Amino acid sequence: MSEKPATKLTPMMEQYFEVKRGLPEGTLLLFRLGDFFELFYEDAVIASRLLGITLTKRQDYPMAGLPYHAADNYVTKLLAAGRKVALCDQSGPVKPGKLVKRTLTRILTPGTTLAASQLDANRNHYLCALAHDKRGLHASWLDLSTGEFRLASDPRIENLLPVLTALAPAEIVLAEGDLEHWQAQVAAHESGQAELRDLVQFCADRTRSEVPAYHFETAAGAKTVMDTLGVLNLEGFGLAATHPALGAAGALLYYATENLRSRPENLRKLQEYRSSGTLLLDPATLRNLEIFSSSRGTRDGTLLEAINRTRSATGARLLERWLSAPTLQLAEIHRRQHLVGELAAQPGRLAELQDSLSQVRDIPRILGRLQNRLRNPRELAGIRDSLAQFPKIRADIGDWGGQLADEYSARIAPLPELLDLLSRGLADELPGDVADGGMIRAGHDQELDLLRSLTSNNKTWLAQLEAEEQQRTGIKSLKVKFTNNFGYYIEVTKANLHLVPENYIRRQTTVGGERYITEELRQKEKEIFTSEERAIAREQDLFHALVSSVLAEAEPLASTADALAELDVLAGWATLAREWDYTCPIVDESDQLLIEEGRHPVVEQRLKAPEAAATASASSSAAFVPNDTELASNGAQLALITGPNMAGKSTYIRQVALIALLGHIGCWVPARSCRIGLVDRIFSRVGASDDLARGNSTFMVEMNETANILNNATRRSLIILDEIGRGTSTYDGLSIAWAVVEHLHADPEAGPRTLFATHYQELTQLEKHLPRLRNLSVTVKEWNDEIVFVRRVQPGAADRSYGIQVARLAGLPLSVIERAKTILSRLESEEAVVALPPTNQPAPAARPRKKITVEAIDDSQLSLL
Ligand SMILES: Nc1ncnc2c1ncn2[C@@H]1O[C@H](COP(=O)(O)OP(=O)(O)OP(=O)(O)O)[C@@H](O)[C@H]1O
Repeated sequence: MSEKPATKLTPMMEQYFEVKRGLPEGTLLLFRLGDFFELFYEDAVIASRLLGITLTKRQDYPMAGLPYHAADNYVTKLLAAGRKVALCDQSGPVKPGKLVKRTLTRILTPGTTLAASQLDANRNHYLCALAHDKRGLHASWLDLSTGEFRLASDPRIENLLPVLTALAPAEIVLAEGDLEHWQAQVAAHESGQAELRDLVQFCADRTRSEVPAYHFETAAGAKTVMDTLGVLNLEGFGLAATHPALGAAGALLYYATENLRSRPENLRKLQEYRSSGTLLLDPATLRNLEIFSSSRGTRDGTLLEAINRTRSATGARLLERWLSAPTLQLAEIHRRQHLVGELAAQPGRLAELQDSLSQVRDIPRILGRLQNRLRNPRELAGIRDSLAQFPKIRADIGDWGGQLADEYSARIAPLPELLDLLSRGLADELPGDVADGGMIRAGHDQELDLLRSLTSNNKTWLAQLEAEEQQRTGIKSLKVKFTNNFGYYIEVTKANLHLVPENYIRRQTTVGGERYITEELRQKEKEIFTSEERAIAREQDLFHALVSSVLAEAEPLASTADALAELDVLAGWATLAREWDYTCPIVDESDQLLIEEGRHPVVEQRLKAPEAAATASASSSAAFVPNDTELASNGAQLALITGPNMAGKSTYIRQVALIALLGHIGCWVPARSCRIGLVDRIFSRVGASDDLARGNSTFMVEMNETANILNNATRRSLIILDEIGRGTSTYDGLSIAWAVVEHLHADPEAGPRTLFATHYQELTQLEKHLPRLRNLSVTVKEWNDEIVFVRRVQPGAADRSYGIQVARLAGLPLSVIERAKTILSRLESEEAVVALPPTNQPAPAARPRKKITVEAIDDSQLSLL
């Protein structure tokens, strides 16, 4: 791109191409020219299209510019469009006729940006490197804005991909050619291609960057990691120097360093993530259960939103992390549950604590920016204002007593000296840019105060000069003025030129008059400039000293921020528990899942929302109807749920999965009582989801997801299946659903806890033959050929499906409803023939409904007659 033209270039364009040559392909170069960032050649064409800015021509090549002060907004848009942007700034003084020195200051990519305006405060922002070899999938991920840095390796892609999907990285780093290689393997149907296909899909959806493969070597990676973290070995992090994901970690650091144009300075540790310690939620389940994103692609209507009562950005991000990797460590689950209980027990104090937490600013991200050379005076004030809250929060927690006081008092460092320094040093009103000056408080530094008083005294002197000169010359309209180009001067209008005294030296003629200077004025101007320049320089030194004092305490600040983020999440859950009457579940090693009066956390809140209550109709009453659940892998393992359309089957099975999930993050749950035996993985196959863009039909997606479940579920898993087999003909679908139920029940002792919602009434007969299968149905009341939804789940199979009644509620024309009833009664009788109305064209022959009965051959094998 941007081919260098054959004609001779100006020195500035030579400079441009010099920088451009060193950039990774596809990077848009923003080149500073005075008050603008300019783009040239193809970059200009792309930017004008993406940003809607005007495309102009300079000599014979395209050019587009954007104002320097608004650059942030434009860069945000380019990153959102998946582009990489290099900033080349002026780094030397501007002198007429001389080429200004320019330096590449940083390369911004979707995964390496740090500016607050380019980050969602409530979301983590990951850059992730991936490698795959015979030993499995290796990954490392990094949130540069907060310094969180992890690595993981797993022999099976499917064990690691779920958590990576939940992290939703903004950008992926791969070794050159890897993706094409994987794609070729998938296309060639090599062994393991099903897993690889998921990996390819995961990568294909995201902004990717490639680096030479040698950056992914383990030994080199280990060295890069140690150099960046400033450690001599990796033992302190519990990592062997041969950990297979160190290559990915090294490649990630190499890439980040390249883009920041210097080493990331805010990384302190590298933590290993192990999928064996986590409840895994595969990508289909994340989507189906609407954990982070609703079916409409919004945050509204998600589990995350429903349980988020955090008051700070750090808390919101921690909640997202906990939810993306629910833990299987009972001790940790119990710890969180207990703390929620302590917090919920004192509502008055809880509200106060949350108030204080809401005033704590985003310390990890502020530190990240300060450490990586993005220094904004207002952010330093963010540290000051946060520090002001620390002592109060610490005292409140101390008074609280219990485990809260034991654990958290010690984790909050009050840092009174730093607070005092920042309070004395920083002004109340702060500029957004260090270059603007004015950030240091008067009285903080004698020298600065003196320089400032010189400047302001001089300015008073100038005002006096104007008055004196007006009097001396008799020119009433005489003015002492200042412009950037010209400095200070005396302006006299044309009509008064004859009154100008001798000592005035003429400098410039303007339309309305003349501009003069005097020796005295020149002298004063020098004094003013010097004192102003010295004041700014002094102020910048003082500011950087304050930054250094903050960075010297980066460690205690960061660990306090971690503790406060936890408190924020837990306090939020305590509020949630009080608001919605949640209960503390017993989470243990049993194989049970017992829920008394469970509710769907999202639907329940939606039904109570004012707009829902206002539109509540007969079919959706405003109050959520709670329901019980009883599952155990060696007892009631498989619940088959039948019931009319719209009765609440899907809601019920999802609510069970969501309650189980909440139990594993330590949150209380919407139920009267609850016991959850640890779940290693939640699987789901819910509703129809088209994947047409990737060439998969609805049925294919459904079967892929079902295959994944049957191949990977263990006795510890929880499975929810909603109407599998619907995407094909009735008998094919029924047969598949049937075989799936049998498979899940095949182990004679125990199997994955399963909820299976279906319209195939025929399956309910299986209860007689599969000892761990239980029929449940969602009841409705029938009244005058109409149905009323009661939303109660009860033992036993549903007798019929009421599809036609529901169709009527949906507003199908009455003639169609009546006709459907006639056809149904014929189909349900033994008669095979459905009479067609005389005017109609011949229609396909309706097939009679086969009577299906079940006969047992042995325990689990059934035959269809
Ligand atoms: N326990 C409940 N209390 C109150 N309202 C509920 C309850 N369960 C479900 N609903 C409401 O009923 C509507 C239909 O529920 P759902 O989609 O679960 O039915 P379904 O039986 O799966 O229907 P279909 O078979 O047509 O897919 C939902 O929009 C939900 O708001």
